[in-house]
Amino acid sequence: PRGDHKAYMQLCLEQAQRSPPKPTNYRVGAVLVDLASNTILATGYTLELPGNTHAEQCCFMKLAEKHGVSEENLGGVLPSELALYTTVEPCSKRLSGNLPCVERVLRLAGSIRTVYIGAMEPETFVAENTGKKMLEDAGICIVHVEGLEKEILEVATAGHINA
Ligand SMILES: Nc1nc(=O)c(N)c(NC[C@H](O)[C@H](O)[C@H](O)COP(=O)(O)O)[nH]1
Ligand SMILES: [Zn+2]
Repeated sequence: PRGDHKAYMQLCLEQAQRSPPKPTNYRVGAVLVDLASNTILATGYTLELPGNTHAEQCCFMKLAEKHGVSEENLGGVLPSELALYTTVEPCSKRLSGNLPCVERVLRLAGSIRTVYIGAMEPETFVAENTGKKMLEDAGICIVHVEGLEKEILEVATAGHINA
């Protein structure tokens, strides 16, 4: 049914479980939903695509490929009412130096209206994830979907030493 946030978050968790465990990141799953039709435009999980990719990034890269545009220009071809679901909040800083997902989401601020988050990012790699405020300042709503946090964090950190 419409707005069944927990079902979409469960789907994100299933995506995250496909991610190969690594000690230097989290296993995250993401789903991009078109609200007008309540249909899934893309799914993604950490490292799904080559290049140390993040789950949210994979959703955008796959959509860009489908539309024959670069990820930077994806905003021009997307419907205007989308929701991004992600098990862990979009990163605001990446130790690899790659573009953080908050920046990737901000590029799509004209389409992504709400980001549903299953868990806030732990402080293992980045002391304070400033993403929530950056997204809200751009007019994007952040909604914490309750109930799967424990499982999400267990999956996310499965590759960590003495996780
Ligand atoms: N939202 C989110 N989706 C992901 O798919 C993922 N792996 C992270 N992880 C955040 C974490 O802060 C970074 O993984 C580390 O900062 C290392 O950075 P790289 O991943 O190597 O670029 N966060
Ligand atoms: Zn990220």
